[in-house]
This record gives sequence, structure tokens and C-alpha cells, in this order.
Amino acid sequence: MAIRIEGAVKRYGPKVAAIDGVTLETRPGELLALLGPSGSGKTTLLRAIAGLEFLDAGRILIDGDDATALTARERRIGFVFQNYALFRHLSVFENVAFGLRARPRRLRLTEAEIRDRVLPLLRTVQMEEYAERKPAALSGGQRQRVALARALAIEPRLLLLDEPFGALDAKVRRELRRWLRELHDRLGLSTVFVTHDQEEALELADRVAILNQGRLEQLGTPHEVYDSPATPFVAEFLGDALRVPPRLRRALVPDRPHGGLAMVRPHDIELLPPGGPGVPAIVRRTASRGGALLVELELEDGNRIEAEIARGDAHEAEGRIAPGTRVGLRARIAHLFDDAP
Ligand SMILES: Nc1ncnc2c1ncn2[C@@H]1O[C@H](COP(=O)(O)OP(=O)(O)OP(=O)(O)O)[C@@H](O)[C@H]1O
Repeated sequence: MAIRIEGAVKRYGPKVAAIDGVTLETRPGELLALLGPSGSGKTTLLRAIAGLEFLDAGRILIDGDDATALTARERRIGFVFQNYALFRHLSVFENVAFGLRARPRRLRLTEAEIRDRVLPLLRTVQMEEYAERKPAALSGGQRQRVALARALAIEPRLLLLDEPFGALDAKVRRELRRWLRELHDRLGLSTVFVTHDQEEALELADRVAILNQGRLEQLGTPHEVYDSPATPFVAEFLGDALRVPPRLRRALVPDRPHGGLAMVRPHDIELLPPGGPGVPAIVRRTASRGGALLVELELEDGNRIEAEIARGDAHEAEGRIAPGTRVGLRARIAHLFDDAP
């Protein structure tokens, strides 16, 4: 299933444009992440796709058909939202079975078939032992997992998820990510999920749409958005990036000494022997970060910047760059932008 959003605008009052002219298209079978900081319009866009929010301008096409005026029910989309309300009077099992029982008579499943569908889903979201509990007796994270199982029970062709793993601890979160990816591939789903977690988006998604203040900054594969950020916002949002001050530009980025804004990621800063080319600096501190070596450097004007040495080279480098060592800094890769906002 493919979704096309054309010039979508959604306002709340005269001042707030929660979505401000977004155009994007998903591909059938893809897992697309909507990524952006708090308030960037991710949830509003997802709700608009679901049909829970109507646009002030623009269109939403589902498989080429205009769905802008269709209700959520008519769009036949499975969704899991933050704090999505489960049916309070139904057990966990019955919540997950709900969509299966609500089918038209000729498609209805037997009790045994429903059990065969529901129990493995509960097992996958680690809620099997809670099958008979009511939602009120569950934690927020547990409710979220039930909501996910419920959305999946009907095997929707389009699945919308709003921060589905937000309430879970890091380990369970990683497991569920892997499981979601497998499930998405196995069922041939098209999935759009909202997250503010860069790592989650880059790890899980086929493509990432990066939103900022209701606008689409970039849509691309994780590799594209990380390695070729379209805007300074994307460069900074997807990891550390140093805005190269004009006075350092010639020495740090010698192949592109002039024009626009240059940004450099810490792991793209090269440490050279002192006295040669590069920006003179002194190593002040080193620390390990996830196996890589973080190097805090002091420039001649007293400002400090960070470089990061990759895991494979960190051990060897550590001996050579004790605090106090003089080095020259040069950017291996710089991201260049026309104008600095
Ligand atoms: N019902 C509403 N009434 C008024 N303003 C709203 C409403 N819903 C959202 N907004 C505003 O619209 C903007 C976008 O909100 P949205 O929830 O889409 O952002 P988000 O990127 O999902 O944020 P978060 O990550 O915090 O959930 C925000 O400025 C928000 O305050």
C-alpha cells in the first residue's frame, strides 16, 4: 500500500501550523519513519494519514485514490498511538481478538482459529501470561504492547505506529524493534512509524522523513540522511556536528575553504602530527564512548571541540594521544550548505 501526501497543511488556531505544506510519498512494502523533535508535527501527520485528523489544505491518496475525505474506518488502516485506549471492560485476550471477531460473518474465524492467532501475538509481545487481565491492571508499557498486538491481529496492509516502544525499557525495546522489522517483512506490510529517537529511526526504517516545525526537511534512506544531510538541521539532528567557525575554515576544510556553512562530524575529524597542515590543537582529555575514543581538543583560542576515533583505531590511537599531546586537525569529510540559517 502506498500513501501520497500532497501539500498537507493542518493548523490549530491562527498561529500554529502543526503541518505546514508537507508533500511525501511512501512506497509499497516500506517501513517509513517520521522523525523529528517534539512538536515538529509527526503525530499530527500520522493522525491525518489515519483519518483521525482532517487537513486544512492538501490531499491524501491511498494507492492512488483520494482518501482525503474518508473516515478512519473507511481507510482500513491498523494503528497504535501513544496512550491508545484499550477496551476497559475486555481482557487482554479479548482486546487482541476484537478486530477478528468484528469481521463480516463470511470471514469470521472459529474460536480455535482466533486462539491460534491471538496467543502467538501475545507471546511475541510478552503478554501471554496476562491474557485474562483487564487493561486497568497493566502498566503503560504493557498496555502499549497489547495495543500493538491488537493492531497486528487483523493483519492490516498499512500499519501506523506512534512511538510504539516509548514506554518500554531499552532491552525490550530493541527486541520489539527487531520483531517489528521481521513482522513487517513477513506480512508484506507498509508501515509508517513516528519516533523522536534518531537511532531507532536509522536502525529500523527503510527511509526516514525528517520533520522540523511542520515542514519536511529531508526524505531518504538512513544512509542518505546521515551521510548527505540536506540541511544544517538534519546534520545536527542526526548526530553531533560542528559548525566550522569562519576563522578555522581554511585550515580545517582546505579543499572547500570558502562559501556557505561547513559542518563536520566528530568522527570525520582527522588528527595529524603537529607542525604540519591543519588547525593546531592540544589534546585535553580522552574517554571511551561505545568502544570508540572520544578526544576533547583545545584550540589556540581556548575553545574546545570533540573528535571521535573509530572503534578499530581507538586502541592504537590511545597510546599516541595522551592529554597534552599537540596535534593538527583536518576534516576528512565536511557537509556544505549554501547559507547559514
Ligand atoms: N489538538 C491540538 N490543539 C492545538 N495545538 C495542537 C494540537 N495538537 C498538536 N498541536 C500543536 O501542533 C504542533 C505539532 O504537534 P504534534 O503532536 O504533531 O508534534 P510531534 O512532533 O508529534 O511531537 P511529540 O514528539 O512531542 O509528540 C505542536 O506545536 C503542538 O503543540
